[in-house]
Amino acid sequence: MQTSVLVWQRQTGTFPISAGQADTGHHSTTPAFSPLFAVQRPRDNRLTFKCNLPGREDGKRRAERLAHQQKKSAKTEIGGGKKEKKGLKRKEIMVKRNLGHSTRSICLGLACLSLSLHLLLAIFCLAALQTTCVPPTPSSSASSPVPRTDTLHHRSVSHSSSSSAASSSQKLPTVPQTEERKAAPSVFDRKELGSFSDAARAGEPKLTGPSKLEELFKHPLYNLPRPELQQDDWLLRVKTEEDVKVRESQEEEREDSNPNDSECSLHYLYVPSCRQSASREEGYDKVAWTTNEETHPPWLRFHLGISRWALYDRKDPTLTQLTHYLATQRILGAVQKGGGTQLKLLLSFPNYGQALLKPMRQARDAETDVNLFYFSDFERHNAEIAAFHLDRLLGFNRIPPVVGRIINVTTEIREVTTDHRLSRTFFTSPAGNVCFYGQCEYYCSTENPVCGRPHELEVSLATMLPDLSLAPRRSWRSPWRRSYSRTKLAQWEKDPGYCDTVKQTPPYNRGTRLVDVIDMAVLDFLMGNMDRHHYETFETFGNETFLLHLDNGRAFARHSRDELSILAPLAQCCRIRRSTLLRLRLLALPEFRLSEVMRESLAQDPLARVAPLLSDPQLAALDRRLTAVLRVVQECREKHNNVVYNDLESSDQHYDRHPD
Ligand SMILES: Nc1ncnc2c1ncn2[C@@H]1O[C@H](COP(=O)(O)OP(=O)(O)OP(=O)(O)O)[C@@H](O)[C@H]1O
Ligand SMILES: [Mn+2]
Repeated sequence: MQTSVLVWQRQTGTFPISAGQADTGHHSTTPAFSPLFAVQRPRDNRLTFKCNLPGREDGKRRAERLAHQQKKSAKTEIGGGKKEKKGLKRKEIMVKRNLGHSTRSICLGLACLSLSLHLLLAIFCLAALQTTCVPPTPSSSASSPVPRTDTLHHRSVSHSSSSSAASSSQKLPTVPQTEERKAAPSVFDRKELGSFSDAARAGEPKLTGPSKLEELFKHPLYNLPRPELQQDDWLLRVKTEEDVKVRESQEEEREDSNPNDSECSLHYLYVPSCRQSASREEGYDKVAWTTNEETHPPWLRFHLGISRWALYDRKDPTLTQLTHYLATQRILGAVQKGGGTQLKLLLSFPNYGQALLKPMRQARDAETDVNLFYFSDFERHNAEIAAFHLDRLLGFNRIPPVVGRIINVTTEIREVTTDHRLSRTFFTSPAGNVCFYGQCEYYCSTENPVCGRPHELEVSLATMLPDLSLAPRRSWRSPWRRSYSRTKLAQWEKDPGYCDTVKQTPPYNRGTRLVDVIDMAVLDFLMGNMDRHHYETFETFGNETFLLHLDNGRAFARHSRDELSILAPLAQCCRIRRSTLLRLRLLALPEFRLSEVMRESLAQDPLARVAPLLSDPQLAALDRRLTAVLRVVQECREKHNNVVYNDLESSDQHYDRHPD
């Protein structure tokens, strides 16, 4: 057996070999490039490929062997009569001559054969190497319908390490950066003009012009001075060791049976002295945070940043870190979340963060059947994501951060869940996809499964608000709630003077509650959400606080129709916050344009790599609906005084000089 050896110098980073094959150390026995065997020499970093050619001899040797055999056979024939000796000698010379001739030609032929075989083999090896080892090109991975989660994860992690500190307040961090983007200057550094929309449409946010989003967020309307916050304007605060000691001694004085336990059961995640008990739970990280803010995980910093007036400050780097956290953290547990009508899961992360998961159930831009009631429609994961971005663009900051992620339903739900009601609904579909349906009121049945491809599933993950035991919330029935009946109309649909009644009814008769509901109606109209039956507030802030815009899963369901009835609170009350109106006007200007800043904002989500989170018709609907809102305001102003509620009195004088 003869072995020929082909050696290539391995050029780190450019030689097309995947890590698992090239970096396994020396003497890999896996015939990865069969019939070649890759052997890495540990010292000189050269990869050697040995081609094994069983049962072959080289031409020279074969010729020698043949000559030897013929010589031998000729010798055995000699030994007859003397007469024959002369003739035989002549024959021998001839044979020798012939042998010499044939040996030379055989040798030559075999040498040629061997050479061409080697050449063929070398060509074959190169071809095999190329097909086996060439990594997928960016375009091929981008066109894949569902990219691998681990790829996203890996890229996100590497991105965050370089960007977390320097992250821009406008940028959400979770965009897994492509190699091109990493090498290029920041999206927001580019000054040259050009069209952004085409690149974003392809899911790869390659910006060629200045960032409209950045410009928008630089505008004074997005940088209004925050009212000075008093201690009771914060939803939560970290209890210091001192606080806990004081509390404990008070409780001991009252001879409470177990003060430590009661304290820890309520506040265990926030109270440093209770950290030990919390970290006992299986699979969770040992809690290492202190009263020092820098030690807090992003979800805790988000909780501690919730104030009376907004869920977050757009410029706080925590927001960036939080969305990155949700998109990349290891999923430790998944259980069904109660409340509401459709399937949703509560995910847990190792450092006690939690997220609300809503799965993808239909194509992002699939229009809901016109004959289906809004309350029967599937919830949409992209609607939850897009609603968060839209709310932020309107300057409200009233939706908990939501991010898209691709999860593995087998390893990240089925294998980690302790919820038997959920786990027993898993099955493999005839197409070989892993599906589940859970238990809930709507669409939790075999006929409506949520399926991976075969394991991978797009989902939205919303940051969970602080536990209700820490921060109780009050749920308010919306005065403009739909009837949720197939036959009856709601009062507001029948009574033109409905708002007058509402205006006299607490809490709408004072403070900002009415304009808060109108803000919410504007948001809902823009995204076509007809399902705002309730809204919530944090109880501790009483009536003087912002409204939480939770549950936006039924938005963005129809782009070809504008549901003007959603604007009823604005049209009937003819009242709007001045800051909201001014921002809406700004977003209608060609310099910004709602659809374009929305496209840019959504391109920051990891799922934008798979496909745009909103389609062009959905984005175009935003601009169209924005014009409709401004038209309704204009009509109001033609008929009424006092349409604009001036919430900017204490702000920039510029706005006082230009009231509307
Ligand atoms: N980010 C969040 N953090 C904490 N609680 C939340 C969050 N989002 C929603 N919830 C709570 O979970 C409940 C159910 O959520 P959601 O309304 O999204 O479910 P749903 O199935 O869409 O409801 P419905 O069918 O009524 O529309 C909400 O009423 C709210 O109290
Ligand atoms: Mn809902």
